[in-house]
Amino acid sequence: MAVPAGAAAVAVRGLAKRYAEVEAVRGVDFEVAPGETFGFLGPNGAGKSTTIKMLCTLVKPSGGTATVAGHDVLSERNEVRRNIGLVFQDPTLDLYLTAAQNLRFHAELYGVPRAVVPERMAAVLEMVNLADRKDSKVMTFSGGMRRRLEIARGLLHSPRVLFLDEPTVGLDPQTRSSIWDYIGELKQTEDITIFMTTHYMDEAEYCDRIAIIDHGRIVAIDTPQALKASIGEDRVRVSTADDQAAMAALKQHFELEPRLSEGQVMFSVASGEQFVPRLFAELGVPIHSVSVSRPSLDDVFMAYTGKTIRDAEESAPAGAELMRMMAKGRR
Ligand SMILES: Nc1ncnc2c1ncn2[C@@H]1O[C@H](COP(=O)(O)OP(=O)(O)OP(=O)(O)O)[C@@H](O)[C@H]1O
Repeated sequence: MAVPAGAAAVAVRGLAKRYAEVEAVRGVDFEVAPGETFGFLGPNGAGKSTTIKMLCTLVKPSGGTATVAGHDVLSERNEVRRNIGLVFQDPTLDLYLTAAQNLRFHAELYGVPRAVVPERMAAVLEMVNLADRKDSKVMTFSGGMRRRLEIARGLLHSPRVLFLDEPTVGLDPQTRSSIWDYIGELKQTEDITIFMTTHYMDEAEYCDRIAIIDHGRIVAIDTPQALKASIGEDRVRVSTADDQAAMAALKQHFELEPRLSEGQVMFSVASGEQFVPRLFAELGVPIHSVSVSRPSLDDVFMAYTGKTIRDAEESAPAGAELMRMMAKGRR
């Protein structure tokens, strides 16, 4: 989406971050328009949290520039901080305080004028459906309630841009979908830009635009619909009695490019349904099951990175994961 210069809610040029020998973010460029919900989609360790932390002024970039709500993340840190709300993966609520006390504390920190605090608190608690629990200690809340309270707190000071780092990670599917309902309602009631990270494909579908990030680089950026349309062909997944023989036959006989993923043979082909009868007749290997699907965001990820997001996460080196966890613990 083309955004006039200076009008973007977030504008990033060549942004990079190196931690000793790890190049976490390798020069990314993108803009987010005011009012847009923009998502960073990528496996663990791709550089999503590092990017969000640079935009929130919590980590200093090693290269490039970024502005948030028109302010530079390096030279105007305080202005950036005043204009953003944060909801991170790791909870930062005080469990020994009530919901209302947590919010009041946040309002003080952000200098929300005292006169508007009660009204604003009531509005955000209402929005996340916690008004009747405002005087309960947070330690009595479920995981989903805590996350909703974090979202309420992130919104309390009316930020222009709300950053959500994996807002639903670790939550059950029902709570995940209700968090998305809240985010949807929020877009109706508040004039706000949302920048979020996720490694859930289904959540990326809620975004107006997504950037697919892999090994610190943006490999594709567009609307979910356009990304799916860009790869065109249908996806076929086959379980066979002998996957290696099936792979060889698909390559030699059908001139396709199959790969093994999640215990199945996968390949792309135009008009998948019409291809299936030919597959049964000519593969020469017993087939247990076949499924044909239109491209999903999973397939988009596969097309741009050569692997599924789950495979990418499974192959993440244990050392890097440990460092990431330690880094998060220090936050
Ligand atoms: N403080 C740090 N010190 C050293 N390396 C780090 C630090 N923070 C992140 N990294 C490394 O940078 C890379 C990107 O990590 P980052 O947390 O940004 O990924 P991510 O895409 O957000 O993953 P996740 O979904 O798990 O949060 C990883 O290899 C990670 O180990």
